[in-house]
Order: sequence, then C-alpha cells, then structure tokens
Amino acid sequence: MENMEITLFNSGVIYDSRIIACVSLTLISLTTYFVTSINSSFSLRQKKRRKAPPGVPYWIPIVGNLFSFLWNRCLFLDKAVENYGYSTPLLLRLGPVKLYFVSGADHYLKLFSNRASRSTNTKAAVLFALENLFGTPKSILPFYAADNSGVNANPLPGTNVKPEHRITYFQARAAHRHLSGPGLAHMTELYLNFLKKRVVGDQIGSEWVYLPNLYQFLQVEVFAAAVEAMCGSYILPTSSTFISDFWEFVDTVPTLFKGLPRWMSPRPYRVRGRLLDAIKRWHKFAHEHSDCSKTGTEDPEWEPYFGSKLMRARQEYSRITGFMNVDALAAEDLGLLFATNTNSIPSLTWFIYEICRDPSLKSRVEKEIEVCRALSVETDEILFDINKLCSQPLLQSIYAETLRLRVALIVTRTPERKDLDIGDWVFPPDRVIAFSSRAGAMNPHVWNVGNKETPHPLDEFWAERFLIYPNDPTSGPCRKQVDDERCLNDGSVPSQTDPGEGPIFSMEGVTGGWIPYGGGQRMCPGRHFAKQEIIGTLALLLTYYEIELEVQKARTPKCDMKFFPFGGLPPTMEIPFRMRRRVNEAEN
Ligand code: HEM
Repeated sequence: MENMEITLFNSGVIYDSRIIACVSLTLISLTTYFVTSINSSFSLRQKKRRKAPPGVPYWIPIVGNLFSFLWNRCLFLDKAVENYGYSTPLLLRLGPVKLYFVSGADHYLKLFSNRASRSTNTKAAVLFALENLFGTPKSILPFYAADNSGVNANPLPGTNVKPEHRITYFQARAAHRHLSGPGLAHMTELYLNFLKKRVVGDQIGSEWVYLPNLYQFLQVEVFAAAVEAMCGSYILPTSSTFISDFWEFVDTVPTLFKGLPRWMSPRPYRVRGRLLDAIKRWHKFAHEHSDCSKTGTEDPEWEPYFGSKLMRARQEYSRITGFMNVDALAAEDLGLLFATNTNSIPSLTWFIYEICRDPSLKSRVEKEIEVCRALSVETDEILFDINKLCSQPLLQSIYAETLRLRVALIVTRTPERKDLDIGDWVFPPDRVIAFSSRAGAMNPHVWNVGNKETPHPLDEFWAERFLIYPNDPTSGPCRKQVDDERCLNDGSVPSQTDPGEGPIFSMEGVTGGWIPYGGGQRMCPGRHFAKQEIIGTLALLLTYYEIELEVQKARTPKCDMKFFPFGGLPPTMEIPFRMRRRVNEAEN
C-alpha cells in the first residue's frame, strides 16, 4: 500500500495513485468527448459543398466508437441515425479502423449507380470475412488484395493485374453465369426434388407429428437439399456432423467477428477447422471422379461430384490463378455455403411462420399456390410453375416484407483511387463506406406505415406492405405524402393498375430502402435462387402437408439481433409446430 501513496510537496496530503489514475482517465475521457463533439458539430454546420461527414463523438482516444459498436452494433447504429438523421453520413472510429456509415435512401441509390459501382470495390469486407470468418490462409490474402481490376470483362483503366489473376472478375463471372438462366432453372428444380425426396419421402404420414422447432427442421432439410443441388451428393457424407457443424459455426460467427484469438475462444476455430477439413476431403474426392473444366454449354448442368456448374467453375478459375491452394479453396466454399444458407434459411423460417400464424393469410396464399401447380401427364406427379409462383402478388409481398424485416446486414463499398462525391458529401479513396439494410428497412421517410386508424409500424410485419390496390390510393409500399400520392425517391414512375384486376406487387419508390441483396454491380447474384427457394419450399410444404404452429399466443418470437450484421436474423426462441400429410393430395 505504501508504495501506492505519493506525498506531494511534503504537504502531508496523501494521494492514492489509483485515485490519480481515475481522475486522469476521467479528464482524458471528458476532454476527448468534448473535442470530438465540437468537431462533429463543426462538420455538421459547414455550409460548403463537398464536405466531410461528421464523426460520432466518443470518450476514449484511439478506441473511439469500437466498444459501443461491439457491445450492441444495432443499437449503436440506430442511435447514431436517430441523432444525426438519415441524410447525414457519419464517420465512425472503430479502433484503428475509420469508416463511414451511410443511411439515406438517396445515398444508397447513388452508391449503387453504374458510375459509383465502377469506381468502388468490396475488397475490405471480403478480405475481412475471408481472413476472420472463413479461415483463408494469411499467405493467400495479398493475392486477393492485389486485384484492383474490377468485376467486368474489361479490366478497369490503369490496372495491370495479370489476366489469370483477376480473381474478383472470375468470382463474379462464375456466380452471375451459373446462378441465372439454365443454371438457375436447373438448380431450383433439383433443389425442390431433393427437398421433396427428403421431406415427403419421410415418415410423416396422415397422423399429426409434433416437431420442436421450425427453424431447426429447415436448418436440416432445406440446408441438405440446397447443398446437394449446388455442391452435389458427396459433400455432406464427408462428415457425419457436417450439418450440425455448419450451424454451430454460424452460431459462433459473432464471436469470430470480434477477432478474439484462438486461445481466448477455441470453439469457433475448432468447428471451422472440422468444416474446412470436410470440404477439402470433398474437393479431393470430386477431383478424382469429375473434370472441373467441364463448364461449357454442352456439359451437364449438374453431376453428383461437384454438383452445379457454379462449383466446377469456381474450382477451375482457382486452378488457373496458380495461387490458390487447397486451404484457400475450402475457405472460399465455406464462404459460399455461408452466403447461401445463413440468409435464406432464417428468412424462410419467418416466411412460413408469418403465413402459418394467420389462418386467413394462409388460405389466401394457398389459393395463389393452387393456380401454380399441375399434374404431370406422364408421371402423375405434382409440378410447380416456379416462375408463376414467384410472380404471385401476395406471395411476393410477404417475401419482400420478410426480407425487409428479418434480414439485417451491412454492405460496404470502398472508393478506389479518387474521391467519391455523394450529394454534398465527399468520401476519400480507400476508406470503407458501410450501409445497413436495417437502416433502409426502418427509414420512415421511405415506407408506407399506414394511418392513424390502421398503423403498420416498420418494426412490425405487414403482409400487404408491397401491394397496390387499384382503388386504394393509400396502398403500396412507399410513404404517402400530403401533396404527392407516391414518393418516388428513386425517380421511377408508378405502374398502371387495372381497376378490374386484384392487387399488384410493387417496389416503386422503395428501392433505396429495400436492400437485403445490396445493389449495383455487386448485388447478390444468388437472389433469384433465394426467392425461388423460399417461395418454392412453402408451396411444396403446403401442398403436401397441413402445418400448424404450436407457439403459445403470449409468446412471440423476435429477431436475434446478435446476428446483425451477418444477414438473416434467426428467431430468438424455438417455434414448435405440427404437420401431417394431406389425405387428398393428388400424388402419393
Ligand atoms: C435471402 C437470401 C440472401 C440474401 C439476403 C443475400 C444477400 C447478399 C448480399 C447483401 C450480398 C452483397 C451484395 C453487395 O455487396 O451489394 C451478397 C453477395 C453474394 N451472395 Fe447473396 N444473399 C442471399 C442468398 C444467396 C444465395 C442463395 C446465394 C447462392 C446461391 C448467394 C450468393 C452470393 C454470392 C456468390 C455473393 C458474392 C457476390 C460478389 O461478391 O460479387 N446469396 N448476398
């Protein structure tokens, strides 16, 4: 104790060094907060065009906003938007990293424009995810980092990356080519067949079967069918715990995101290691039995070893680079499995939940499904017209509303080489601009929130938010303004509705608020499959089964915000349900 005491000026006053430390820290914190607040309000008041976004004040130098952000990411960003408004981009200091956070719908649209798409990249987020979440070897990261040639067939001017090293372009080309057109049609058809074989071929007969959790049921059945449609029939058998490992890994992603080292948090690394090993075993086996260079128009869309052409194309371009080793390839595919399933499956869970908990909504949905199926003349099997299903107004509205409310992710862009101007704001090169789908989804300037008599707050599900009724000028997704029936903040023109017809599905006026798939050139290439997967799964399940939720009325599941900003938000609680085979369904 003695050596903790300091006698000053022989005055006889004893200062405990702990008190001195506390007082100094408080003074430093107060001064830091004062200075950063003054700077912030000074930046806000600037009248000039081309100004720098204000910083969000913080208390601790160097650390900045990091603790508040990591403590509760969603709350921190919600508060920042509440304090500064949607039209003000903000500078966040997250430890050593400084980034901008943008929340205005108009700003999103400008960031997704062709011009901005050409001069920005997504490298920072991709590198962070590869290294910290998916376990790409550190030695390979410089190879990804060096590619600044863009996503188009023609490299960006001023870049001199070797043609065979254009990894960003290869990735984008493979995804866009094979997740649309014939590849998409084939993948959806296979997915629905695999799902049907798994679920309908299962033991659930005409007696009610009680299942403890809808999300868990889909995590197994939908995951297995989707993975088989994309990656073939041999990836899952490489490890008896692949499916449970995958979801355990997803559970640990918020921990990996915080960057804790292995010795402090071994579980995420252990489970990720098991998955990467399994993927490597699958790659090896598939290479022994299949030729990944077969991605031409004459080659099969799907074979059991690598699955879809997408997976063969990914192997092939990785081989061509000469850089990618087996570990890097496994990490890339883990990343794809993550992107594919962790968004779709939680979204699908909410989609089914919202429909099944409202009997009148369910019966309207069943009518829309009914007109999209037919019996095959040859096999007597039920066939779905997936394109027609995905064009049904109510199904689309529920799907869009589900993604608005239940997907919360952050998308990033980094300006390359020169400043990026958005409105009066200027963003310097090489600094990340982040925007959150949740901020867009909750932006009251964008969305229709009903009226006093029938309010539809943005944090509540409204099945009809995206429907325009010909005779109801208050309907439709975008905010109604006193002097303007529709707010077309993206400059689009309202489509005509035929008064004789029913409601139409519409996205008019809300494209800057609805960004679960990001936007511009880097917009999610899997969105068409995701939509068909979500709507097709519901159609299949409701065609063959009666499904009833067993959730007690008093208990409503909420979104687990721990998963913000990683995409689909799973429910906070189990959703018990029961199902039984319909007795009179056409097929047996
Ligand atoms: C509800 C489901 C899904 C959501 C919400 C979602 C969302 C996203 C978002 C926000 C991005 C980044 C876009 C940007 O930077 O602008 C992305 C990228 C990507 N997604 Fe999805 N996704 C979903 C399903 C899928 C599926 C099913 C697949 C594959 C079949 C897929 C494959 C990809 C790929 C390959 C990328 C990277 C594209 C690139 O970097 O160029 N996604 N996704």
